[in-house]
Amino acid sequence: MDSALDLSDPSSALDLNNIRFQLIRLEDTVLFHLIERVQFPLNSTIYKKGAIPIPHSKLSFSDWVLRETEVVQSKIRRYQSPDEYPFFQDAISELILPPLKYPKILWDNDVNLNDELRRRYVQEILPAACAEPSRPERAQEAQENYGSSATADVACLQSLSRRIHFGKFVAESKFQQETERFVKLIKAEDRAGIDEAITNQKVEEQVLERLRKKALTYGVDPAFNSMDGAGKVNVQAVVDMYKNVVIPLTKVIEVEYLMQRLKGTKWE
Ligand SMILES: O=C(O)C(=O)C[C@]1(C(=O)O)C=C[C@@H](O)C=C1
Repeated sequence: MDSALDLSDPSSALDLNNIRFQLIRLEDTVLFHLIERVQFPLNSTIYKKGAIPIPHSKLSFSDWVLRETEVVQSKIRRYQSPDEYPFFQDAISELILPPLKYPKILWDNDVNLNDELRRRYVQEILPAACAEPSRPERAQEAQENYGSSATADVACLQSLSRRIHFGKFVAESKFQQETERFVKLIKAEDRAGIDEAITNQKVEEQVLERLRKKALTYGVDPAFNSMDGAGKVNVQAVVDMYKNVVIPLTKVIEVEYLMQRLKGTKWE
């Protein structure tokens, strides 16, 4: 899959400025996918196991669409890329293209927070983003939009997953910048200390502020020059999604990646 971050060049891939630039670009991707999703009602039926019968599967309709997408995409090398992580490990199928060789940038690790991301997307992010008191029609189920909703979910979840797992590159970059400090914290299994060391409050505030502006701007069609009325997306829900889920999960990924960083090194 394409990536603006050059994953074939370790020094560029671990430059914190480049990584943050990529995180900023991903905000646009996440936001546009969410705008696509919220044109449809919440359609909570598609997240309930067994609510829509699927031959040979016990998954909810939305999960089934995601898993089938991963079956196809795994065959065309999506999960070979070090910034892509599957939601369904058992969907990974044999490649039909020759394997790609990425240089080793990240330390070996098994950190994958997609289960938690998917749960929170369904339970927190979507209900808040779809709630629009000024548009009561969005509260109604629309079974004719089940397929479109689940397809949009795949795009939302994959972009969110990519965003949070970028935390591994951030963590590796920070580890290389301050190796001694991190080795001490990791050896002491001081997760709170690691969390503090990777936190940059000012950057987090900038992320939320920028996101609010983007949600306000991208949610209004430039053909209409008024900001009156409801935009295409619930601005506060977008900011809350980053504040409560995206940034915290990125940080958990950074911490858990670092907890595995000394395996097989001289510091172990
Ligand atoms: O930019 C960083 O340094 C990150 O670690 C990423 C991030 C984020 O998720 O946006 C997370 C933790 C930091 O406190 C600031 C920002």
